[in-house]
Amino acid sequence: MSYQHIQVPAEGRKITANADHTLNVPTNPIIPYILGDGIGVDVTPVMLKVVDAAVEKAYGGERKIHWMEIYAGEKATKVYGPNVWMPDETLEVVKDYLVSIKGPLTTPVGGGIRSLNVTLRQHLDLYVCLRPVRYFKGVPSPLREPEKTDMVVFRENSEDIYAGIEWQAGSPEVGKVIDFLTKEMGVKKLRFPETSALGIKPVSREGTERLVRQAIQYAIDHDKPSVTLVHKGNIMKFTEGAFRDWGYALAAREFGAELIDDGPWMRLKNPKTGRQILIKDAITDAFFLQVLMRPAEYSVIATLNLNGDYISDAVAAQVGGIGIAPGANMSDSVAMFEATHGTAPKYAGKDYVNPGSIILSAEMMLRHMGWIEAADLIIDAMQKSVSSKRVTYDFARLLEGATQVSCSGFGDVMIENM
Ligand SMILES: NC(=O)C1=CN([C@@H]2O[C@H](COP(=O)(O)OP(=O)(O)OC[C@H]3O[C@@H](n4cnc5c(N)ncnc54)[C@H](OP(=O)(O)O)[C@@H]3O)[C@@H](O)[C@H]2O)C=CC1
Ligand SMILES: O=C(O)CCC(=O)C(=O)O
Ligand SMILES: [Mg+2]
Repeated sequence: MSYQHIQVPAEGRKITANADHTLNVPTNPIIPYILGDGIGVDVTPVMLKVVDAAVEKAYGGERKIHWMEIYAGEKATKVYGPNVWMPDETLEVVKDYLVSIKGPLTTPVGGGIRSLNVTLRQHLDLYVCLRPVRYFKGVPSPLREPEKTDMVVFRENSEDIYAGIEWQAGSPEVGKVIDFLTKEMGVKKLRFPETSALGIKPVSREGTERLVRQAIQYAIDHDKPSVTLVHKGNIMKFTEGAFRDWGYALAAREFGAELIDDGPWMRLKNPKTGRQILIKDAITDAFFLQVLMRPAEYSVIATLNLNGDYISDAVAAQVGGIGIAPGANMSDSVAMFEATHGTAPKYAGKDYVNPGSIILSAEMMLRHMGWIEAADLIIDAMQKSVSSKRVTYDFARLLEGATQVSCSGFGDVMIENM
């Protein structure tokens, strides 16, 4: 297959999938990557170097990734033309090659293009945004006992805010919707109808069930003690409240969970370990308080899109910040790993920021591919590098006795520590 601007590496083979979605990973996989805007130019090349070093160290030349650059964001406009932010062939390749990784992409606030991150997630139906939050010993944290934060956030990634159904205040479209609401639906509570913008928040049973199913399965596979459904169902009863109810119903129907006392909390026996998994729920505002005060009580979190966006940044802060928070966007067949932070434009091109987020996202990618030895080397090198206190500015400013290194310098420290 040839593309307009994407150069397929001369060597290397595609990762393929079986009918049950398990992967066939060759020893020389081609992995597409998006450099990213802003600090993408800093962190992504460092990630490529660190991953290559880990793979070389783990497999002594018997395995090797063949990286293939694909384009999105500002770089796409340079390669394809002024208004091409997300080329069709980028979307095709991400779907076809099954496993890929990306740097951050800029989204303007208010007007301008819609989020390219959202486009990728929506177009490929990457319905799980998976964001593990773990503590590396020695990382500066605002908490006294940061090691008690050990969570995995399953953020619904296809509906709620990502459906993007909004009408601008004052537009003819919003006028029509307001007319419909007030005249046909009997809505009387629009406080300022003349100047209101409107957004619609779709939350479906199918969308909820597929997300909660993945979260419970993860808890089973990784021997986790609980799954918490986080929602604002006391106020938004038919969307957020239904998320909770559909989640509990699925736990009972598909996993055999049983009510504890009169419910709604449930428990199920992990079929793999025999241990109990608690299925519980929390209302979002109280949840934010509790993860700070009693983080040890939370493990796997399953939540709606907007809640998950806030929660993943907030819990990342508990273990040292967004500079080392990894993530993945996944469907049943396609997985795209990515830095959780944005493009941090003030630091772009300065070789300054922490490359940890995209490196740890690559670690998740290696584990997803079954390259466990290389993934373990990255975790081990991250721990040793942080312990050596040769760290980027974000940690150095909080860590007594630290030596500040650059973005690429931290990559080199990690490679030394493998
Ligand atoms: N998945 C994606 O591609 C995402 C894209 N975005 C987009 O990124 C743009 C900027 O968003 P913004 O809200 O400013 O968020 P950013 O994550 O880009 O930056 C916010 C702050 O986080 C800290 N930070 C971010 N990355 C790192 C890093 N690698 N190492 C250390 N510290 C880091 C910096 O803090 P300090 O100033 O304290 O040093 C930075 O100023 C927007 O266009 C937004 O839409 C946002 C989130 C995700
Ligand atoms: O698409 C964006 O610009 C923001 C995405 C975001 O905040 C996230 O992925 O957590
Ligand atoms: Mg976010």
